Amino acid sequence: MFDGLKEKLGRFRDDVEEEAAEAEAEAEPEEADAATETAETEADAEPVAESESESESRSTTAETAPSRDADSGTAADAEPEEPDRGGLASRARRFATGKTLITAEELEEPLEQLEFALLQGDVEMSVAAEITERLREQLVGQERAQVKSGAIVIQEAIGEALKEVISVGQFDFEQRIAEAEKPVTLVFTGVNGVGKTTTIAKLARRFEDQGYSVVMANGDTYRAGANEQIQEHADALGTKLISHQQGGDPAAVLYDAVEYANANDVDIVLGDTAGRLHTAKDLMAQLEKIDRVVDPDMTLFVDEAVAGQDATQRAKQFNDAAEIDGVVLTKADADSQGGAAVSIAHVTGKPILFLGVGQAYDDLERFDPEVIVSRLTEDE
Ligand SMILES: Nc1nc2c(ncn2[C@@H]2O[C@H](COP(=O)(O)OP(=O)(O)OP(=O)(O)O)[C@@H](O)[C@H]2O)c(=O)[nH]1
Repeated sequence: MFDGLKEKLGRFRDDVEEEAAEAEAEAEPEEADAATETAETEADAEPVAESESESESRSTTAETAPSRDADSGTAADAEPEEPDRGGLASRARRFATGKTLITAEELEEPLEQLEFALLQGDVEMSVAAEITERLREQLVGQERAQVKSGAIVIQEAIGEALKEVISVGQFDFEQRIAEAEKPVTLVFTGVNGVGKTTTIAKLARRFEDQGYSVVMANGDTYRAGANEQIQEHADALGTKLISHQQGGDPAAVLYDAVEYANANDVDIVLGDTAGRLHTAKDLMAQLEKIDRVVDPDMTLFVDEAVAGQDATQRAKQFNDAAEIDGVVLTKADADSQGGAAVSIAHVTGKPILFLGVGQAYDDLERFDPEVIVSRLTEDE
């Protein structure tokens, strides 16, 4: 999941490290030159003294050490390594202990490349800009704790920047369900074919595992075969389903489901709706009617992570048309880029609550920004 995104963030970290090390190398030539000069002076000064002593020693060691170069540059050849090695080592040490400050100039190219890579990975433009801006703010010229290596500082900055954008609007879903008056009614919206029905079935399983009782309602009265499809899930899960004939009123189906829940002490109503509505006006009219008739506790928008930029735009359109409370992103298991996962909350102001991570009923994960960020930034 999101491997492509992880790789891009890792590449940014490496680029910044490299830039910082290069800049450090350029900043140090005086130190290195001074050391080289000293070494050269020593080397220049030595030949005379050495040639005497060497000629002496050569007379005794020539046979045993024939490879030792008799030329007066011997000492100088050996010496120049010293200042260079010292320069590199101290550079490495300074960066590794976090003493190196990264300048805006050094960050510019890695940031540009990261922004481009994020856009290519379907991260929405304003979100890519927000991430790079946050990284710039956090990394440029910051005083760093000296115990932290440069790499860790960059990794933490990436984590912070990501967390800021993906945590927008997060709330404690479980607590809200627990505290809400029963039955709790959740309505699901979104275009067809993205896994809405499967998601409702997965949530039914999850709630039942948590000890709640559930009734499902098929408000997708528009699509032929929708009843049969959701019925299959209801049968597999052993969950009650309320449905009407095709062409019926979705609000009436949901009303019946809430009535059923009230009469049978059922805790949670999960209502599907038809997503294939041609205009925002239709969508709003449908959801407004549902609002009036059953007053749902939450309306959740479902889309597929693999749709990337399209999923982000649809989430925005649905939220503009009829306010949503949160998002479920399906097929995250098949999504390498993570563009929608990173962008949706920031663009809509509504949190991603769950990720669909496979086709089985248990393949539903709570969207936890902390967990997502550590997956994306930490080395395996
Ligand atoms: N890999 C993967 N497949 C999923 C996930 N969620 C749903 N699917 C699959 O996506 C396909 C479509 O899902 P459905 O729930 O049938 O969606 P739909 O009925 O076409 O459309 P909706 O009207 O949105 O319900 C099915 O084959 C599901 O198994 C997921 O999280 N990961």
